[in-house]
Amino acid sequence: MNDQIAGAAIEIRGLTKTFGSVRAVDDLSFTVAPRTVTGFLGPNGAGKTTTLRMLLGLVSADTGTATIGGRPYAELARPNDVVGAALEASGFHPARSGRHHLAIYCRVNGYPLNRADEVLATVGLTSAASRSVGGYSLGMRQRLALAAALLGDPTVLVLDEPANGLDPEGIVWMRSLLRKLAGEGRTVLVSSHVLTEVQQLVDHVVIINHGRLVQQGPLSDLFAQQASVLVRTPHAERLATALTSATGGQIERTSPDTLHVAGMDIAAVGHIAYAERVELHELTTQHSDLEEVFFSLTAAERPSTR
Ligand SMILES: Nc1ncnc2c1ncn2[C@@H]1O[C@H](COP(=O)(O)OP(=O)(O)OP(=O)(O)O)[C@@H](O)[C@H]1O
Repeated sequence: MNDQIAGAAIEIRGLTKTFGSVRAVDDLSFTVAPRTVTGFLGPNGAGKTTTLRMLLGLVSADTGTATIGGRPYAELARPNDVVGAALEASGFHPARSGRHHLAIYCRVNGYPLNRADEVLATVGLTSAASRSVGGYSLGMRQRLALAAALLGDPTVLVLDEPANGLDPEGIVWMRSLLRKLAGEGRTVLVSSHVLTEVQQLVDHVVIINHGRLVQQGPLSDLFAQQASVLVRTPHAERLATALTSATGGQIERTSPDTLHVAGMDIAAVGHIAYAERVELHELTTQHSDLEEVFFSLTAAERPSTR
């Protein structure tokens, strides 16, 4: 790996960008740590692409900073050796082969030509290397875009919708590749709005909506925060009263003998049931998927223009 900036974190601080009356990115701050695969998530128009473009020096910020290893992209000595980016998989000339494309990038950036075959092997395109890209599936073009991003052996990878077009086997493959790259000390940022796919790829998330940070942290913490406890008991009303007075947990009675308790873990609910001598027939943690968590976090956000 290139060690110009070993273990470089991405730091976004107070970043703001306005297009006319639209505040695309609004005082956004977050950190992407090395050794993680971080999902950069938000609905359409949330400001993901604008943020990534500011990070990569393609758009200037109104205020705030976006740095890689403490430096803005424009101040990196050989940025392609530090940051590998795949923002879209559609910019390939259809008549050129995958290998030809990568050979051009090698020449432009001064990399040895054998890097092209190395990264083609990394992304599983060796057997298709000589075929023209016009005949590639979307998934193959995604792999080629990833290969191009890996050419400079970068410390930081920024990938926009990398799972788009991959079949389930391809997603499993990408997950193991991204984890391996992160395990080597790289910083991997993956933007997506397809939450079920990204849930399988990432271990951390940064969620934005209307240009503002909604949540960041390990995926496991997010799920733990959003988990609820299901209780089945013949004494649902008595237990609901005890739970309500003991904590700030939100209790919903979904049937005569069933309660859903948010904001408390299973041990706390079990403890209160035991103290109240309430007989339990079921006590389980209910996990949401990322889509449910995402909608509950972004549902009450304010509109994007002001
Ligand atoms: N060059 C531009 N001129 C005007 N408005 C823009 C420009 N680029 C982005 N916007 C607006 O800024 C907002 C954020 O857009 P952005 O593309 O960053 O969102 P996104 O989260 O990447 O969305 P998507 O998932 O659809 O790609 C949107 O309202 C968009 O219309």
